[in-house]
Amino acid sequence: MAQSIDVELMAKHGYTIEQLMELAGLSVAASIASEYPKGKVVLCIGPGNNGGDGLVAARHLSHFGYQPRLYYPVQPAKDLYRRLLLQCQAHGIAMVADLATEVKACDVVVDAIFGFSFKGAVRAPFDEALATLRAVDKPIVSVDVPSGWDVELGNTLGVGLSPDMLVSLTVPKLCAKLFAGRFHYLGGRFAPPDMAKELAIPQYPDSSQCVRLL
Ligand SMILES: NC(=O)C1=CN([C@@H]2O[C@H](COP(=O)(O)OP(=O)(O)OC[C@H]3O[C@@H](n4cnc5c(N)ncnc54)[C@H](OP(=O)(O)O)[C@@H]3O)[C@@H](O)[C@H]2O)[C@H](O)CC1
Ligand SMILES: [K+]
Repeated sequence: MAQSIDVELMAKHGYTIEQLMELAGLSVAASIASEYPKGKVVLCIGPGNNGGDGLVAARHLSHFGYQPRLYYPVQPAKDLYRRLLLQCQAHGIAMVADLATEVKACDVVVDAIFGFSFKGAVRAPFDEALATLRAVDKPIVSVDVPSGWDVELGNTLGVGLSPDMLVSLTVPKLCAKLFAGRFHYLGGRFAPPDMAKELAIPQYPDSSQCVRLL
């Protein structure tokens, strides 16, 4: 379902993954700016497109006056991610290695580790990262799907995160019904009118890149 929307946007409506990721990441940064004061943000970046959204969000957060830092333990050699990382570095966004120490000193944590393609038992080094984040007392903002959750069934493995904010992209995934945090936002404002109608996507206010659902 979630994957088929992306395929339709790209194959049928002419979008590129770069465009979707840019708008997705911008909407994550805009959602954060709607609820959390400017401060230190640690963004945990996974190896797929959910991580790509996080790299984009980091850059926009820096433009918005936040102090982002990246925990990015597995960096695939894909050109798109390499270029997004270069852009972050050009913005002076530091990389951090010790997640447990970093989260103690930050105000908000962004979970851009896994999205809708997560499956099976969590493999290293993300098993340890999720354990660290489960124990953290800072608000966590999850991008699209809380990491460790099945996209439809939720935290069935018991290793998933409990975010304070969830930013669903395009449409909330089925697991969003089980979200128990304070803020549920929708972002990724890219569906053309017919698709928006078919998917019952809520109206975004004016020029906003995000809309609060809960
Ligand atoms: N229109 C939209 O909604 C858009 C959404 N976007 C974002 O893209 C993600 C989905 O991205 P995708 O690349 O398909 O997958 P993920 O980022 O969720 O994860 C895949 C990577 O994670 C690894 N993986 C999977 N399961 C595990 C596990 N149990 N342990 C460790 N690692 C795991 C996987 O590795 P493989 O070796 O299995 O391939 C991948 O490396 C979506 O949720 C949105 O956030 C886009 O930005 C476009 C617009
Ligand atoms: K996530």
